[in-house]
Amino acid sequence: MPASMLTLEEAQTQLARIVTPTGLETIPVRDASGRYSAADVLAKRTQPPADLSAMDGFAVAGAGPWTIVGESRCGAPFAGSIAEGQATRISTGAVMPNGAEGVLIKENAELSGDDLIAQEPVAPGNHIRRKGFDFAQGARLRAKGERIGPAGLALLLAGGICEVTVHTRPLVTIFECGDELAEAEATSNIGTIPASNGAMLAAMCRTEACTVATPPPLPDRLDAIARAIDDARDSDLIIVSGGASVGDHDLVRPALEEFGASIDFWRVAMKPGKPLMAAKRGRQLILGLPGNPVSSYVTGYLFALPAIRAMLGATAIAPQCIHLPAGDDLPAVGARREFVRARLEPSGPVPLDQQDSSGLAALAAADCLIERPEGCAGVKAGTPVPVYLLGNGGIA
Ligand SMILES: Nc1nc2c(c(=O)[nH]1)N[C@H]1C(S)=C(S)[C@@H](COP(=O)(O)OP(=O)(O)OC[C@H]3O[C@@H](n4cnc5c(N)ncnc54)[C@H](O)[C@@H]3O)O[C@H]1N2
Ligand code: MOO
Repeated sequence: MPASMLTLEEAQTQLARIVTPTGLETIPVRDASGRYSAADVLAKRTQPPADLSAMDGFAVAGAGPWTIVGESRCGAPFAGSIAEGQATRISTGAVMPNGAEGVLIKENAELSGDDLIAQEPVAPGNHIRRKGFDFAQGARLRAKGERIGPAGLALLLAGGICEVTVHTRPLVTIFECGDELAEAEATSNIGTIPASNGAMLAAMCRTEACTVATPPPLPDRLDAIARAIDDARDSDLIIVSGGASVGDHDLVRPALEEFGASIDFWRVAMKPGKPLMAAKRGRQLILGLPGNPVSSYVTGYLFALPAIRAMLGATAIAPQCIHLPAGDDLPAVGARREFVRARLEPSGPVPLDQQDSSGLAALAAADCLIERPEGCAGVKAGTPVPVYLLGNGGIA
């Protein structure tokens, strides 16, 4: 490997080191899905706040038979206590009356006026949700840097929390460079191709809480690229797809230098994605992604999305890696870490036939990436291998 090429881990560590989180804002919890809590959030109340019934039926004291003396409904608990031989009607989620020891479900009850008998004995504690089993007042509902998803925001609301402090949405500007790139419809000219990386990366970025701008494609001209990057000076993250390699028309590196950015790293021992570049200007991060569509996707997944998460204050920024038995034999790997596009079959992830870094059909058919360490030997089907699931930006 050339001395200037970083390992994946070195590049990811370096990225985490150079990202600057965005500022803070306090927002309604109901709007916080996809954000990461900027501080530990503690419950203001206990859930459930009292022992509650888990079923519709009768709250009973003693072994029965019982006399019904009232009702406990959701929002209208029974006032007072019940003594042995007494019962109340009760609904799912209603407060257990003082003195009640269990719940007789409606289906097992025989009722004659206010006299109640059970078809089956009611064990003490039967169908009771105990006070505080979910969480107690003061319990940590979200840790600093933990994602708030739909269930997380429901948990916070249940804990009596209405507002939460989070990092502001980063502004992400995505450029795509190349004289061959045309906007919109397929072109008839053999020298041009429809620009697709910008929209693809924008859709990927939008799986995180950020605001995305996608200006039209840029030509392979140093002044145009440098000016465009400069115009995006308010962006927290600039992503430039294409022009990252060593060709005579690969101008992103000189344009970044002209723009006054300091190149932090360039080239990572990974396949696809080798010409990946990271630079900083002030608090602004610039990622130069290789133009081959699969290379743009894989580096977007492994670097741009983690960068956005880091800006949002996330603790875990890398996509989640799980181990699954390989669904097929996998060949040995050369000097660069490989990210193999694969489909999840019942036997495990199976590599797609086409692994060219420009092959969009195979990329769009893939639902996971198999990670193959640099220099590793081939493995047989059934051997556990690291896998990244591509759904939801790779975050559970
Ligand atoms: N002599 C060398 N040549 C190349 C090397 C190398 O090390 N030495 N690296 C190769 C690798 S690996 C990659 S990856 C590519 C990346 O090159 P660039 O980042 O400079 O990308 P471009 O040359 O601009 O484009 C590559 C390819 O992708 C198409 N493309 C670009 N942008 C878009 C877009 N927005 N939408 C759709 N398709 C796009 C472009 O037309 C090219 O076909 O360099 C290798 N070369
Ligand atoms: O890194 Mo390139 O992405 O191998 O095609």
